[in-house]
Amino acid sequence: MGELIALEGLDGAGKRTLTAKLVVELEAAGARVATLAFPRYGESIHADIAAEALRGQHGDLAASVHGMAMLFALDREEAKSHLCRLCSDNDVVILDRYVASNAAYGAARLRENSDGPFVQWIENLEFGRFRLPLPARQMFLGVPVELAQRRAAGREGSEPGRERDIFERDGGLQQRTADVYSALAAAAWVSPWRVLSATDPGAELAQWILG
Ligand SMILES: Cc1cn([C@H]2C[C@H](O)[C@@H](COP(=O)(O)OP(=O)(O)O)O2)c(=O)[nH]c1=O
Repeated sequence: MGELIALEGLDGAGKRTLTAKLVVELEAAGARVATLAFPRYGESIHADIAAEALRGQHGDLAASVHGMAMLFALDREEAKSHLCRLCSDNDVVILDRYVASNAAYGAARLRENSDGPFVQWIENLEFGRFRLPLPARQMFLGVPVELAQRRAAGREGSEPGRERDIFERDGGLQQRTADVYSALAAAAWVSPWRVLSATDPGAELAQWILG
């Protein structure tokens, strides 16, 4: 049975690039690898509504921290059987964002800490009520907030139809989200974490994942 490995980080941190690098390293080490990114835009009505809300549609929906988190959580709940199938067909499943994204962004929006009521609510909702599989390990790709923000802004110009959403435009929110992620990692929230920088050697990371 394969293990779920969650890769977390700010918008523009470089999660997609690192995921691609890890797939190469893990396959070179002989592992069968699958990847899945959340939100599942174009595949989940909940993810699509969340994206529309982040770009100003659906009235005041985006202002509701719990409402937005519920949409992201329902996207994962819908993906549960697909996730379980990926786990049974592979040795490793790398997730580009998972439950900790909801915990970190929501707590940051509410100006709560990693041990506050919002993070507890997410844990109870997603791992308790929805019975989502626990990640075996979690990674936080911790790049400087200004760098991640510059990258996210650059994408807006280079990828057609890709405007920054309200989370990405809010530098204060990105900084607080990074702080919550660091605290979740330090507390080994749900499972062991590793804090990464973009320059970490992929091969060593692949060994940690397989270890
Ligand atoms: C998956 C997920 C994302 N988010 C946030 C992080 C991002 O700021 C935003 C959109 O996700 P993101 O992965 O950044 O998608 P995009 O390709 O549009 O940049 O939603 C949550 O708050 N909770 C979640 O569970």
